[in-house]
This record gives sequence, structure tokens and C-alpha cells, in this order.
Amino acid sequence: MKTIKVGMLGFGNVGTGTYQTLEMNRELIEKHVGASVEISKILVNDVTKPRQVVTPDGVLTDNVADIIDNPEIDIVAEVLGGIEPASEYMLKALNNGKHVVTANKAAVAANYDKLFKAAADNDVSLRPEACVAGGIPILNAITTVLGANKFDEILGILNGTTNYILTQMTDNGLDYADVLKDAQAKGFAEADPTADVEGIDAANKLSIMMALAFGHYVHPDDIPTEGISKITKADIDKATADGCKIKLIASAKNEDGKLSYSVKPVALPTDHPLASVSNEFNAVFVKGNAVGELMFYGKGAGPLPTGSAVMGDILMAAKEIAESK
Ligand SMILES: NC(=O)C1=CN([C@@H]2O[C@H](COP(=O)(O)OP(=O)(O)OC[C@H]3O[C@@H](n4cnc5c(N)ncnc54)[C@H](OP(=O)(O)O)[C@@H]3O)[C@@H](O)[C@H]2O)C=CC1
Ligand SMILES: N[C@@H](CC=O)C(=O)O
Repeated sequence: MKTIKVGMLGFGNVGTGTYQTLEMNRELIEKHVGASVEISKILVNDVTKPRQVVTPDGVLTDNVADIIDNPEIDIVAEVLGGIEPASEYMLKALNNGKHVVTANKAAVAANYDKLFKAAADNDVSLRPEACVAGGIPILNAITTVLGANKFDEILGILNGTTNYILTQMTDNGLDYADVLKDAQAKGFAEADPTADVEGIDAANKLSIMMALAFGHYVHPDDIPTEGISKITKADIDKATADGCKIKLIASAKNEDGKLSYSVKPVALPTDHPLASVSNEFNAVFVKGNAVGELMFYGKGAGPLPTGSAVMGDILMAAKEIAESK
């Protein structure tokens, strides 16, 4: 059986979850692909750091050229985080004819056109499923089985860390700073959690979703964005007294080509469908002109749910390669 080799950039929360997903479900993944799949090289900062998962000798490297310039590697999975050097590495990999899978919404939202153009120019795929809402397969749904729709609206809870913080503050009266630390320990938060709590991460995700659903790219800096860092216990208590729950809501509307969009905390009545989305769970509501209203729900952050999305995109790229040979 042919072996398709994957080079992974990053072996933190998501890289580890991706590796574990392949180890856990190798037999069924390889059956779907019709070839064996091997994560043969992984880029890290420090090859000597103790890891949760032990890899065979020679897999870890601190030299990115071992992956992006390696002719044996067909697919690059980028799970480093940050806009640079991640964007530069993805562009080099695409220009070297490799398929790229990524969970890095900051890089994709900042360099959307450049990355997709490089993929098209080199006749390879760029697969960003894990960038939006962790394990929820929203991007592949929009671009494949829902592709016959014109979308009018996207609305949702797109950040697991802030939803976890708001849920724990509301339901258990916990302190903002303590819950943020807990979200970091559970592998939900960004390396710099400012992106989570200030709404920047949700704006990055909304930018990617708008580009794919509406065919219109808006830079995340141009999305009016307010996070949850100023939400106090008094705000939470007032919302509770009013029969509401505060949620960080990302929303976009497309009214006859006129777009409106924002990320901001909203007090939702407790009987609103998004009010019962708790902890690291996300929910995404989309409205298409043929299908009508749809709601997607699942874990929006964490190593294994996100690893599932990264591995799903690797599986599809590997299948494309296996079928083309
Ligand atoms: N955590 C989550 O739930 C989700 C995260 N994402 C996205 O996935 C990506 C990864 O997140 P996460 O796994 O949490 O991040 P981590 O900080 O846990 O892991 C980052 C990994 O990348 C390596 N790394 C970072 N920069 C470099 C560099 N310049 N050169 C070499 N290695 C580098 C680190 O190496 P070392 O280990 O040696 O330090 C580490 O292994 C981010 O883009 C994030 O936004 C998307 C969805 C959910
Ligand atoms: N930090 C992000 C991780 C997933 O995208 C979040 O909390 O949602």
C-alpha cells in the first residue's frame, strides 16, 4: 500500500490532538484514504522538551526545511499559531506543490487571498476546517454540501475560551482570572489569550466564514470587535436577574450584497438557543436561501476536537492524492 507522508508544523495542543487522532483511528482513516498515512516529521521550537506523546526517533525537528522542502512530504499540517512565520511557511509549502491543512485562523484571516491564490496557482488544496469552531465541520459544510445556497446570515458563538469563562462566571460564580487560567490549562486558549478575551479570535473566524459563505473577504481589523475582558460580576448578576445570559456573539448579514458584521457580548434571554451553549462548546447558525436555517453545535476548542478537524482535512487531502496516482 502506498504511504502518504505528512509533515506537521507544531506539536502543542492541536498538534498532539491531531497525532493522537491518527494513532487512535489509523485503521479506519487509512481505509477511507486507500493508502497508509504517516506523520513523518514534526516541527517544534525545542526538540528536547518533554512531550505528552512520544514519537519515533528522528520525527521531531527544529528545521522547517526538513518539512516544507522535503520532496517525500505530500501534505503539510500547520498548527503553529501566530501570523508569522506560519503564513510564510504555508506559502512556501504551497509553492513547493504540497497540500496544506491549517488550524491557524489568525494567519488565514490575515493572508486569505495570498494563501488561496498560492494554492490555486500550484494546483494544490488549502484546507482550513480547524480554523473555525474547533471540531464543528462548518467550513466544509458551507463549501461542499451547502454550496448550492446563497447565504444571508451567520451568527454564533465561535470562541471556546470566552464561552468557558462566561459559563463558569455565570453558573458557578467563579472569578474571571481563575477561569481563564483553567481554560489555558485545558488547552482551549490561544498562546496569547488576549486574542480570545478581546474578541480578536472570533473576528478572525468570522472573517474566514464571511469569505467562504458570502464570497466577500473582510480583514479582521475592519470587523467592529468588543471582547469580554470588561465584563464584571455585576454585569453577569444583572443579566441573570433579567433572565439573560451574556454570550460573545459573532454575527454577519448579507442583505442584497450589503454586509454588516460585528463581534460583541450580548445578553441573550435564557430560552434563546445560543444561551444554553456552555463551556468550550460553540454553535454556529447559518441561513441559506434554499436550505433555510441550520444550526451546528459541538466542541469549539481543545486538543482532540480540533485534532479531529485537522485530521479530517488531512484525510481528504490524502484521499485526493491517493486517487490521483
Ligand atoms: N487550542 C485549540 O483549542 C485550538 C487552536 N487552534 C489553532 O491551532 C494553532 C495551534 O494552537 P495550539 O496547539 O493551541 O498552540 P500551542 O502553543 O499549544 O502549540 C504550538 C506549537 O508550535 C510550535 N511552534 C510555535 N512557533 C514555532 C516556530 N516558530 N518554530 C517551530 N515551532 C514552533 C511549538 O513548539 P514547542 O512545543 O517546542 O514550544 C508548539 O509545539 C493556533 O493557530 C491556534 O489558533 C485552532 C482551533 C482550536
Ligand atoms: N482559542 C480558541 C481555540 C479554538 O479556536 C478558542 O478558545 O475558541
